[in-house]
Amino acid sequence: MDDFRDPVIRVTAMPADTNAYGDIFGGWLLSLMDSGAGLVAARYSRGRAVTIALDGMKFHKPVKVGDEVSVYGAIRKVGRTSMTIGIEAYRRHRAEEERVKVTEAIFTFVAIDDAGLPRVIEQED
Ligand SMILES: CC(=O)SCCNC(=O)CCNC(=O)[C@H](O)C(C)(C)COP(=O)(O)OP(=O)(O)OC[C@H]1O[C@@H](n2cnc3c(N)ncnc32)[C@H](O)[C@@H]1OP(=O)(O)O
Repeated sequence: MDDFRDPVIRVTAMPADTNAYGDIFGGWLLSLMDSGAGLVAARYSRGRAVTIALDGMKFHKPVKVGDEVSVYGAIRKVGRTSMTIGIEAYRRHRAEEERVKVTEAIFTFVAIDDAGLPRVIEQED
């Protein structure tokens, strides 16, 4: 968790984000995770990057309205044009300290140029 020190996204889960049962909608969380991975990918590749694949998505626990939701992400692997990014989301009751992992997934992003074609990522040392 060392590389998950700071969240890439932190928001409050709101009533508009709920499913038919009153808990937070999985698609909302997935969208947050994709956005978080997109921030990590754009920063690492220093430019445009898009989602090409999503693996190992798991919803561990429900999120409730009013919870603080924090998305953490870190580069796991870098290829010629692609980046593999580990993403985890945590909930925290807004008035308590305990954090609980609610989702995890591995996103693959491809760095693209202005024409939308894969571009080579300059590797960091
Ligand atoms: C449809 C949507 O709106 S989804 C949301 C946003 N995402 C998008 O719009 C992306 C839509 N997809 C695309 O535009 C194209 O697929 C592109 C530009 C991202 C990639 O073009 P492709 O011709 O498919 O790429 P190509 O086959 O050269 O592969 C590019 C890299 O992705 C990797 N890759 C391809 N498919 C996968 C996969 N299923 N899982 C993991 N990595 C993959 C390749 O290994 C390659 O990595 P490397 O260069 O590091 O070795």
